[in-house]
Amino acid sequence: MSNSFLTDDASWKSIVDYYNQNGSKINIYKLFQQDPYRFDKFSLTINTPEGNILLDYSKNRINEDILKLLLNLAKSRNVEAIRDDMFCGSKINFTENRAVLHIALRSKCGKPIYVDGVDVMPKINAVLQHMKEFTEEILSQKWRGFTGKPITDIINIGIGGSDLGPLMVTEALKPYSKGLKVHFVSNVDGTHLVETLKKVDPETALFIIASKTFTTQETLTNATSAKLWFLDKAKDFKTVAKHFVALSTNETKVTEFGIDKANMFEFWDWVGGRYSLWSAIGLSISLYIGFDNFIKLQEGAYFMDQHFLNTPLEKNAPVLLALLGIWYHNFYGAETHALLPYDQYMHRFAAYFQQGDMESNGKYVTRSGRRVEYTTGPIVWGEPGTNGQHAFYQLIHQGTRLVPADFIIPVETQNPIQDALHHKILLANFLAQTEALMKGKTEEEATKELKSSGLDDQTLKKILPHKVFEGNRPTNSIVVPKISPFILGVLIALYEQKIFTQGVIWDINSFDQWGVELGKQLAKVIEPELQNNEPVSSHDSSTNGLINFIKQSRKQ
Ligand SMILES: O=P(O)(O)OC[C@H]1O[C@H](O)[C@H](O)[C@@H](O)[C@@H]1O
Repeated sequence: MSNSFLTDDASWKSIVDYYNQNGSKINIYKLFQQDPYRFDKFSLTINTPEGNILLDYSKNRINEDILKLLLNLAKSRNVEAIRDDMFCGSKINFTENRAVLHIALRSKCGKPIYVDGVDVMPKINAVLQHMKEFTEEILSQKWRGFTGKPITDIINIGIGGSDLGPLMVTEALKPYSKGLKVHFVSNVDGTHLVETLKKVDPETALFIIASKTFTTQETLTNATSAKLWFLDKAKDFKTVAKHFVALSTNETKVTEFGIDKANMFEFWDWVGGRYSLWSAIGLSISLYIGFDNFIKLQEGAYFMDQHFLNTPLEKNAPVLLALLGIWYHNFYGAETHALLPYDQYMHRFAAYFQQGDMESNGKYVTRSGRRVEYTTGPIVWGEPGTNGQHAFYQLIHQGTRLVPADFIIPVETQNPIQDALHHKILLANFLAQTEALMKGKTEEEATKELKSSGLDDQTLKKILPHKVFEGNRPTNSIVVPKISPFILGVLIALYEQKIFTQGVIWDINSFDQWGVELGKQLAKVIEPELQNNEPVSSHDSSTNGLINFIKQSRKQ
């Protein structure tokens, strides 16, 4: 493991020097004009059993020199060695003394993976078997509710990593649905639960209480209210066993809540919440698309894990994405990164990776406990194309901020209506946007356009500056065959491993999340204060003012 501070590393310093001398001069369009082979040099194809995936990273502010320096940085910061540590079950999440083994959950090579000398694979396979049997019972309608009716609706109650993954995946894989309706309740705002319960019938509803710790306030509050709602109709407590299951690492809390041990699907502390969709947390995915498709999703991720493990860094897709991100965030000062899937089913992809990336790499303390002197995790955001084009792309094209973006599209649509006309339009927009962002529009081109529209010289002069696009906006294009379970698995693991690589280079622990704790602690103090209408004075004047305003104003 590298011990030197990142900014003292010679490989970092060379990038600083290179950036200072060349950073502002690099123009992507000019590079394309100079080199007809640029696409071949800066793109790669990954051959998967479900077709080829193309990663085109040629529309970036890079050339062979800077790429080499960035790859040296990855080597010098021991990305490969720390990657291998993760895959071997080392406790790289050292602040929680835990291994990081979401990669074991989806491992398909049959080899043991050890934590504290114990192979974790048999446990993983036993839970997968449990998930398989349970999925089959529900889908074959053998499993019946308390009045003998089959289950029609599943309601996943969880938050953060116990919600976002299954929600994103079930949305992305809707065409693979086996017929059950799936609902997700996460927000402690009672509205979320109430509105969901309006859509389901207690006789045919299955509640999945998903919580790694089984102590999360939001989830337990929602789960308790759901149980009360259910018992109000079912009356008999024994019927809970037919309608409530738990996904957790905490057997004691699960049984305390009243869920039978037999209805608990276990996972382990070495599964990080935001990396847990591959574990029992994926039960709603399995129920929705079938167990075989859930395994295909895992196989896709395993495929990407193998690519990450075995491909030289210069052809390694997650490593390249990570290095490009570092180039923009640390050198060009880009603060955000946009994820723009051109696939409506993937509309929660960016939201999912907001947690995946920002909770992993939103940290200012290095592994040795020092404050960083560089920026770390970017703000991740995005919406599906083409909607984003009509909303925020203006800022990406002509705004003052640099917004590196990943454009993702399947070659095949799941819905080829009108002879796939919709998809051709979608593809054309996908292609045009990255071209426009890179190329821009010169003053000359804009003048020509305005002249041909018959504008007089005076108006032309006034309007011209607004019609010019600087271009040189960097993008990656990721083209996949189709959004199938396997390909989605590949894509998710691609970003997971990108996040891992960036975390290693920034020298932070990507696998803890202490930053979410303080707010939780303070909420526990405030909550009892809201139980009466007495004014409070124990906080700062703003917090006191807010609490007292609410107390004076409320009618409930
Ligand atoms: O699964 P749970 O234990 O209920 O945790 C749910 C979520 O809440 C925590 O506060 C963390 O920020 C997340 O990483 C986690 O996924």
